[in-house]
Amino acid sequence: MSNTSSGESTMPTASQSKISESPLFRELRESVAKETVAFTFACGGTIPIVSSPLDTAEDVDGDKLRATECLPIDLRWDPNDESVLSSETKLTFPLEPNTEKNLDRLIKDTVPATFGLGGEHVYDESYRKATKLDPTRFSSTFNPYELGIIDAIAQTLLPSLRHSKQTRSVKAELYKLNLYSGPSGKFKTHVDTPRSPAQFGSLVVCLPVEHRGGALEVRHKGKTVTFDWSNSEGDDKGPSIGWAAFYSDCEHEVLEVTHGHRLTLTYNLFCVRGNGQLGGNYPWLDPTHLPLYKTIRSLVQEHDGWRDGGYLGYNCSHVYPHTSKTNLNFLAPDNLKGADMLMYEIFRSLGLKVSFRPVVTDLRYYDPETGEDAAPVVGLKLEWTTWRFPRDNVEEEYDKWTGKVYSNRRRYYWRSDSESESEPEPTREPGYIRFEDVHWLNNFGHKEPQISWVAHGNEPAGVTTYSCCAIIAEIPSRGSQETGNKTVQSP
Ligand SMILES: O=C(O)CCC(=O)C(=O)O
Ligand SMILES: [Fe+2]
Repeated sequence: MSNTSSGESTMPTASQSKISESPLFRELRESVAKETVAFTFACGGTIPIVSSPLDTAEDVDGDKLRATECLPIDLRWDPNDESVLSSETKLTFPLEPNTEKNLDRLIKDTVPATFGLGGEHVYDESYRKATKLDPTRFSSTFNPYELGIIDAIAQTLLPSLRHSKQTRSVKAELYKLNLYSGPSGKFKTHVDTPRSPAQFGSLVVCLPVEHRGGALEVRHKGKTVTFDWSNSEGDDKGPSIGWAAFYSDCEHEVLEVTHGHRLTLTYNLFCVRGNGQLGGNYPWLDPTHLPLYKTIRSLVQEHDGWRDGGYLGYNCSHVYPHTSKTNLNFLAPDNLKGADMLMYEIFRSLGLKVSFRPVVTDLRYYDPETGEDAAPVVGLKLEWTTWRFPRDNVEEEYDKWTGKVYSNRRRYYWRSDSESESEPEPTREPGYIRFEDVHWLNNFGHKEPQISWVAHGNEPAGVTTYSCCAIIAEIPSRGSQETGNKTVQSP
């Protein structure tokens, strides 16, 4: 295999290239494409509001099961005019008769809702027509934890991974009260700005105020889920709250509100470390029942092309701050979402060693080993890095970044045809992976800034190279599978 530190041949063997041509591998690529689209990226529901708790069903031990209904919700806020009585800055949902005056006051007390554009807060009604209150100006008795909403989100969007050391759970932080009013309240297609690298999603809760239109559409990889909490004519469903949660990188849109007022509370959702396995009831993602698991298992365990081992590579279908250098950096695998966590779990369930790697698909750089522009390339570490020319020896930095180390590297700023001496054999960091040795299960998608090249000189210049985040599984060679002897270490 290609990742010893002795500098032996790294060319894929004939048997390895057979893998990519096999019908099983093709089937797997098709399944991965389907799975990345089909996997849940949003969830939601409605919860009826009742005036007093209904008889809650009991389980066999006489314990009350979780409430599936919500008691009336109080909302209070700070008025613009401090002389207003507190009885006038309060609403109870479902709205009681004769509270139109208070609703009107709430509408007047909200302020125009901006949105982020190029690092600035912009107000533009053709893009977002809404008003808002910051959480310092209002409070409500609504609690998404009590109603099981946060558990449902954790189970659906962020189940704990069997192969992660710790369980993960969801923290919801109240973010805004928003009001979209007819006839033209809306928020055109956008993605929310994560407040920290630990933020994985958003939760929207719609309070029961009469309105038409205003459906929330959430999209991922060409698929759309619609949450419509409007009231249609003659609707006698009774008051309820509607909720929807979705991953931060999903595009979403609030369609035009044609009548009435669409009043929502929004929450930022963060991934936090859990307290461990709670009574064995913690929601686990079990990938072994899925067809994709079986196909990968067959390919890994039955295909004879792995005699010398090799790699399977999967490009994350969601966006992560994978090159972030902050303390709260990308905590892979803790932050994995949707199909990405599924792929990670499948690889780990098969006992494969897994690493998270940056893949730069367009690094224009001469590689003396192959005599080619070395693109694309798999990096050793995810963190964003800066190379300063001429202070840093960029060739050396490049070698370190790829995990290929030349003991006696000749400097190549430009390749000239007259340069014929051969480069010394490189040694390799443990975990060095050549792009060509990976059997890629899907195409490359979102990219994050990975390497900044800063040149000082007569003409100062800066260039940024971008990387995708790949999950790479190492298939050990047949010999080492039998002896359990792993030759490669992932960082
Ligand atoms: O109110 C909604 O349904 C979504 C609002 C939204 O997208 C946002 O506040 O960023
Ligand atoms: Fe949003």
